[in-house]
Amino acid sequence: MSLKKKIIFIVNPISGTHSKETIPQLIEEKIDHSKYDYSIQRTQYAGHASQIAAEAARDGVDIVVAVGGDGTINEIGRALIHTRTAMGIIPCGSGNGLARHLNIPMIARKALDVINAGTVRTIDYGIIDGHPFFCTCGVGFDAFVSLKFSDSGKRGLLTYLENTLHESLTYQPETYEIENASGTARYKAFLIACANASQYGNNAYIAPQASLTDGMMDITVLEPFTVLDVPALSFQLFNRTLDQNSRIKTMREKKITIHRSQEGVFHFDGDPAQGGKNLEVEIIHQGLHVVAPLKGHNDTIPLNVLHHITEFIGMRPITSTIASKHRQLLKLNQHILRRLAKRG
Ligand SMILES: Nc1ncnc2c1ncn2[C@@H]1O[C@H](COP(=O)(O)OP(=O)(O)OP(=O)(O)O)[C@@H](O)[C@H]1O
Repeated sequence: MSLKKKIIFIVNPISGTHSKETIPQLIEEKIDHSKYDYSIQRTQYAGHASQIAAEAARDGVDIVVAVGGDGTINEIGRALIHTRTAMGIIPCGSGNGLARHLNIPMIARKALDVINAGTVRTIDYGIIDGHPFFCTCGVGFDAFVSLKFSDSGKRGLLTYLENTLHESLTYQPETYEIENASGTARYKAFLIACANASQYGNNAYIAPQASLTDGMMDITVLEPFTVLDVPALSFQLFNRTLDQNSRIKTMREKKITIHRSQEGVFHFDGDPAQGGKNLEVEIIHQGLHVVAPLKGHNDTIPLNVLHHITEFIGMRPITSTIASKHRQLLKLNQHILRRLAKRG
């Protein structure tokens, strides 16, 4: 009997913006053949990754690797929760929130080194209205955006950011009640994000203090804001300091119910779904094994904000003095605000 571990790579060919054509060759070159017997499958349709992963878990496969973004991870992760099969990640999505939190390198070759090292950690996951999530879920503006852009195809990240900011200036906040074990609090909110991982992806830290292993979800309520708040909010979103903004309320809970005045959309890991007026959200402690470096993102020193933003909009980090970085950030904010004003 072979002592090698069985590993299946599930490639989502439509995730992210880069071709996945070279992935099989890279795996053949890089994988530790003395440790793993591997196979590769490409998904044919949405939902296929979940089916392949569920079958792999039933067959006792050791590791199923998601070659895609957070949507692919969600499909695979939900099939592997509470099984002995671990999930690996080669980040190939547009946002890659979970991989970034887990400190998995964004370069496929380096992500394969992590798989070869084979360190397994156990993380929490969440459930909103029966849908498992691994990064974030929520209601309000981010759910609205996930619905609006769900079938808009691939577009440049700057255009996406610009469209999102533009929509944000006309979006009407709703009133929600958040119920926990000790009572109910009412908020007028632009969005409510329930976070297992700290970021949406692209290093946009919606819940900077969130941990994947504490058995709790970090809830971020963004209250109504004006155009003048946008520069500070966007700076703090990328600088992992959003929780310091006066428009933000945070709490940490194991289970909540969100009550809203009407049924509508919510999102789980960026995918939209329709739900009722009352949405139960809860965190399940230690439900998924993942192959990842021992230190996650919340154990590391924050990168500077410009690094995050330049990565988000697809430019190379600007290496210059701190003063000039701040000037550039100010310029970026002014540029976005000017373009938004023109469109408004
Ligand atoms: N062969 C396929 N054809 C069409 N859709 C697919 C196929 N395989 C997977 N999908 C769907 O593609 C969606 C997008 O994939 P994924 O989220 O991994 O990429 P992304 O959106 O680029 O990345 P991120 O979520 O990190 O921003 C997933 O929700 C998945 O259900």
